Amino acid sequence: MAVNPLKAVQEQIKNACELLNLEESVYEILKEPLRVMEVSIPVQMDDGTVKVFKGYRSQHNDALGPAKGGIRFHPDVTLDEVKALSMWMTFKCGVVGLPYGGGKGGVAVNPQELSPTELERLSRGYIRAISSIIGPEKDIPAPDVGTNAQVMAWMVDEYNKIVGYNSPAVITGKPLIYGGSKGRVDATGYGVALIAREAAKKLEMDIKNCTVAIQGYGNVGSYTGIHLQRLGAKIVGVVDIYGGVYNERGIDAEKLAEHVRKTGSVKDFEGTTSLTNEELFALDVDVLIPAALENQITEENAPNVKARMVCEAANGPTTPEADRILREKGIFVVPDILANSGGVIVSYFEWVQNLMNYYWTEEEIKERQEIVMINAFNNIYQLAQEYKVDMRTAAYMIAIKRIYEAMKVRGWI
Ligand SMILES: NC(=O)C1=CN([C@@H]2O[C@H](COP(=O)(O)OP(=O)(O)OC[C@H]3O[C@@H](n4cnc5c(N)ncnc54)[C@H](OP(=O)(O)O)[C@@H]3O)[C@@H](O)[C@H]2O)C=CC1
Ligand SMILES: O=C(O)CCC(=O)C(=O)O
Repeated sequence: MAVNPLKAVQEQIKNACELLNLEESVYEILKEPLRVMEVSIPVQMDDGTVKVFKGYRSQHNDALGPAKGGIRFHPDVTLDEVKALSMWMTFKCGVVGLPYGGGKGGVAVNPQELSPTELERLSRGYIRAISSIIGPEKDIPAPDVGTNAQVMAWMVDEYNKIVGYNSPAVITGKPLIYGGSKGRVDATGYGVALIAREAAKKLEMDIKNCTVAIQGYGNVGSYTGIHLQRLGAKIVGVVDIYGGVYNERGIDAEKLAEHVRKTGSVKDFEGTTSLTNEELFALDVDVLIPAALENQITEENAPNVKARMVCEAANGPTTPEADRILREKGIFVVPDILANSGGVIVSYFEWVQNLMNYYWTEEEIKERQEIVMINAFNNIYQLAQEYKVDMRTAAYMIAIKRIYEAMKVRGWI
């Protein structure tokens, strides 16, 4: 049965609040977003008819700074999902030490069914609908599943028309020519690869000798594969919604990304045999990377996982029950709020560059991203050892402590 992601994140917050011995009011504040907006977006379709799409923006908590988080275009988007995703953003920004709170947005739509002009009208309509609650000092959206740099460019352009001036820092993940940052497009996958490398060291493995399976080969999955391959790891299995591919001798991650660009799926990539989702999770690999959606590792398939490490590139890919099963099996789980934080870290760099109107090189971005992520990994690992808890609990403890201290000095509690 599908787990409501909102319930899953509430359980994670409660657990960390109890371990930190925080007063009940902290959980009461953190268990729901401070603000949510639900909008209806009428869009003129190419055939002249009008369709109305449901959209949301959730701002979970802004104690540490303006809300920050992506916009998802996917048919299964719901208010509870967007709320949960905004909550994970708060803890992600908190655990890596960014001066942001958490936000997230979404529209219930399958973008693949829209023409480019319909997609543009929907993107602009969504921004018009939520324009009063976003802004460089309020809430800064970015890409997530089903959106990309082009969609961000339309959205910024629409926002600029509304406010009447150029405001690139309102949204990150933009194309380079329009105020984007070097290194943002592959930032999330690059970060997942760095964290998998660090975690491998703790398990006394060398990433160079590791085999890897990846679920999802969109932005995050593909760049994770490409960067892990550059670190010397061997990608042996990959699946997306249309099918999967396997080769025990290794799959070229760059060529596979090219194949996906051309055909829309990993399916039928040369030199591979086919693989199902369930087979992927049960592969005898060193590293398993869920890089698709929530609720993918469940109590049904967790008992079959043979990987030594699960590095969560997607948000919320492991249900709480599956998490317990993986723990009992001694599998090292690197939580989403650390593993996929590279995206928001480089988004933060993009925002800083937009505000000062001065741009860094790709080397500077990658170097700074690595410092932030390795530092966060080490802090979490150390706390996990100290409290004898898993990495997820330690990550929440660090994030919640920071947010708690900010709420305290601001007089909220
Ligand atoms: N983009 C970013 O910077 C960040 C993204 N994330 C998270 O990473 C995850 C992936 O996002 P992103 O790569 O941007 O999204 P994309 O839309 O680029 O890619 C999603 C991928 O997942 C696949 N997929 C979707 N559902 C399933 C399924 N049930 N089984 C197998 N594969 C599936 C899709 O297949 P297909 O293409 O065939 O539909 C696609 O390959 C999400 O959880 C997102 O929230 C986290 C941090 C930052
Ligand atoms: O880049 C960002 O601001 C947010 C990315 C995002 O949505 C996420 O980390 O889940």
